Amino acid sequence: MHRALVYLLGPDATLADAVLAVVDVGVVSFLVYRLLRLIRGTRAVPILFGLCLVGLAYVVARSIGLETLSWLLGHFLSYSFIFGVIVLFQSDIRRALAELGRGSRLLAAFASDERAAQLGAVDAVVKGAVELARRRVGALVVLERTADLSDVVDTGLRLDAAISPELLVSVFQPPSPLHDGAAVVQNARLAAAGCLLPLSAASTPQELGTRHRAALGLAEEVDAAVVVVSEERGEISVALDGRLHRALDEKGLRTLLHALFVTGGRADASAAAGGRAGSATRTGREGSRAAL
Ligand SMILES: Nc1ncnc2c1ncn2[C@@H]1O[C@H](COP(=O)(O)OP(=O)(O)OP(=O)(O)O)[C@@H](O)[C@H]1O
Repeated sequence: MHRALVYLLGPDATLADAVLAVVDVGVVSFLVYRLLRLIRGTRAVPILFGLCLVGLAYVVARSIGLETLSWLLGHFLSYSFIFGVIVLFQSDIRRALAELGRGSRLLAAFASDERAAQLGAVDAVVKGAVELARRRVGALVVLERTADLSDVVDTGLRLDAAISPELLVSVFQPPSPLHDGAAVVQNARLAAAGCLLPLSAASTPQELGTRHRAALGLAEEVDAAVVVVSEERGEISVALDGRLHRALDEKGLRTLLHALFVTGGRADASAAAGGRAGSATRTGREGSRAAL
């Protein structure tokens, strides 16, 4: 043990140095772990992978003395960090700019267009879900928030259609070829249907099957809101931030989605969800996270 310490930290290493080194490595590992968890399943992963390859090429070019190439790659790396941040946080930046520009007429018009589009999408999802519940037709509708859902969209069939209650009902009504899987709403449009969601590994009430597990699975990983219509019970639920808000009526669903997508306040949304007749089911995984 002492030899290993000497080998790793040098001949003058004390026990305090060893403890410091362990804390150092522990903190860095924890930060890397949190970063990887944060970007898991997002567009940051391929971007990070691409940057690692460019970094590798830069190191090789430097070590064998390719001056021009290493200069080019070095500059590319420093600028791509800035572009990477812009790509990853584009929706937050857009929101912040729209917020900033409330005073300017041009941006205010843009913000009010976006608000009207979101209002229309929320109305379509609410009416569609209520009609599907009345018909006892099962459905899963994912509404994108800040985390990009292009990976989920890629697992289904791209539609990019104007969203309406009628379209949602016809997508989920069997024998439509798209009734299996989830529909995804991006930028107030129906981006795709027949999409595959990750299943939650958490313990859920026995009466909930794979449709609800799939909704929770996505809501545990990203900040999307997932509307679930149960085929068996005709019940409408929303999976959000790893919780399932169950048995929502039309008013409850509308208030929750309105708070998330139209007024845009997370606190409003929690209040809307918490104050409803429907109860929130905390999943096993979330329960243990909260206990930590
Ligand atoms: N990983 C998944 N991604 C997207 N959709 C899924 C996934 N797994 C299951 N589904 C959808 O859920 C349907 C199966 O629902 P199941 O009856 O098992 O769930 P449930 O939660 O009990 O819902 P219900 O109350 O409607 O019966 C599948 O036909 C499919 O449309």
